[in-house]
Amino acid sequence: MPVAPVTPPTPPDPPPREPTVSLDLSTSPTTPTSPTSPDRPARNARSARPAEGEGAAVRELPPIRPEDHGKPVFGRAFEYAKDPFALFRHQWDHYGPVAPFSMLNQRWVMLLGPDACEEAFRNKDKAFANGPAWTYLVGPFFDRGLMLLDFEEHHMHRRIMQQAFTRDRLEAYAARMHAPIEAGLAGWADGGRDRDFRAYPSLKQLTLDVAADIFMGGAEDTSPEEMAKVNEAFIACVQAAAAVVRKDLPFTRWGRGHRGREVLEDFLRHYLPSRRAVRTDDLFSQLCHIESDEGERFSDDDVINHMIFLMMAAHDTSTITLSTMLQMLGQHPVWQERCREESLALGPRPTLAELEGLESMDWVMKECLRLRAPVPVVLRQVVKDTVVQGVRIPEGTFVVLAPQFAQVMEELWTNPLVFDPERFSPERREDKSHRYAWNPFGGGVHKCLGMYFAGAEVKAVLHHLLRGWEWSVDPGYVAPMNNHSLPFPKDGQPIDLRRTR
Ligand code: HEM
Repeated sequence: MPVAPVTPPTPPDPPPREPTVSLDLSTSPTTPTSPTSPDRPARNARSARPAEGEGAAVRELPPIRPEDHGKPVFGRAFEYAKDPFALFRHQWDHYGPVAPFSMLNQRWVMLLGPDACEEAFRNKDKAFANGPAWTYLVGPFFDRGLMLLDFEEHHMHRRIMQQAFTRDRLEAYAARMHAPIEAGLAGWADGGRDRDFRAYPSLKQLTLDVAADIFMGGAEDTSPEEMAKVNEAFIACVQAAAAVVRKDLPFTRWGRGHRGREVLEDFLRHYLPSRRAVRTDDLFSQLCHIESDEGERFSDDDVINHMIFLMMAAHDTSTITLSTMLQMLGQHPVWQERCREESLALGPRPTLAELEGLESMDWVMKECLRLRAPVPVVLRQVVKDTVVQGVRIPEGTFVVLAPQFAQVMEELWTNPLVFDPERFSPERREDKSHRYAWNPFGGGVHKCLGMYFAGAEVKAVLHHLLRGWEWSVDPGYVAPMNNHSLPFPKDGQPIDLRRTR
């Protein structure tokens, strides 16, 4: 695999490039059969930066330019929320791959481009920690979830948890998904056609129903009203991440997050004895029974903490992936038909291997994850002085890695803002231009453990939809995104949905 550093602009202060990148996903003239351009511009020009060990001088972080301080207290937070792509581009153009900025009264560093992200994800000198950084953002509501653990402790918990995501386990989860998906989709456009169907909230409900079954194994002692309260509690924990007032006070998001966490803990603790007693196919029961090759197992508290984190990690990410795919397939009917033909060639309840064999759907999913990464940035804190791309980052610095930016860099992709799933075909494999050109699931020791689970769920939902429905989206539609935490379409993403069976 060719892995070449991408040439960053020479900091400080080259003139900004115009126009600034902003993701307009409506501009998509390609068709699935568009040939690979023979005269595609050369990418991956070698960096002028001397490689490590070749006597490269270590530089200090550049100062933040006076015009880049943003709003008092909030710093650049609003700019990120308004248009993350524009902020990434601005930072890259003005500072290069290691770009300082201020946010929420803190000085942060943004790592941009595949080489800087690679260094931090690989974390060779163990200078980057997850726990303090993610806790700073999402608060104590996902405390001791796998992503918030570090180093030896993380390694031990991951060793155990990966036993819940083996191939056998994934096959069992995939087989179990079809029934809740069919039940959840049953009411979609039940009058035959819904011209203003809001895809995003409907998908969110659907993925929650699937999770209640696959993750929880059902909730046999909980009434629908109580279940609604559990859902509210879960949402309160997720939304607390975007809180401005970070104190446990009544009527604040933060306060609701604390109350939500208590409800979730009580709910899960109630079911713990029954899930410990019998080993079943759901994730909850699996976490109660699995052990690592060394015989390590999760305590009761571990199971509760991991369940709360896993529900959060799985839910919004899969929902936004699906909603982007519905938008793109609605705007590109040729691709929708191509995916449908492949799905119709399979039975109604395909196995994991059959779902993975849906080639067009696989490329579409990858392309949607590229254009709209459900986790556009990941956070770290530097726990000892380190050097990235020749720039020293002092201990204590909060760092934002922006994999989303590499996924739309002109240096790595042909027409990066155009929907073109065939870029993932074996003949083109543009994602191989750099090991960190495409990494919506992160990298290094914290790489997403639910990656294949997510692939199975997303493809299973799409498979059922393609076999029983058709939909279209105005080709000029641009989703108005809310970027305060994970991105989602503020308008619920309207589609014109028709039943075909
Ligand atoms: C399209 C869907 C998904 C995307 C884009 C996604 C993305 C990510 C990313 C970027 C990370 C790394 C965070 C970091 O480095 O700090 C991560 C971690 C993680 N994800 Fe996912 N995720 C998805 C679905 C899921 C699902 C369905 C599950 C569980 C069933 C899951 C479980 C996890 C876990 C446990 C971690 C922490 C891994 C560790 O720290 O060792 N994810 N995910």
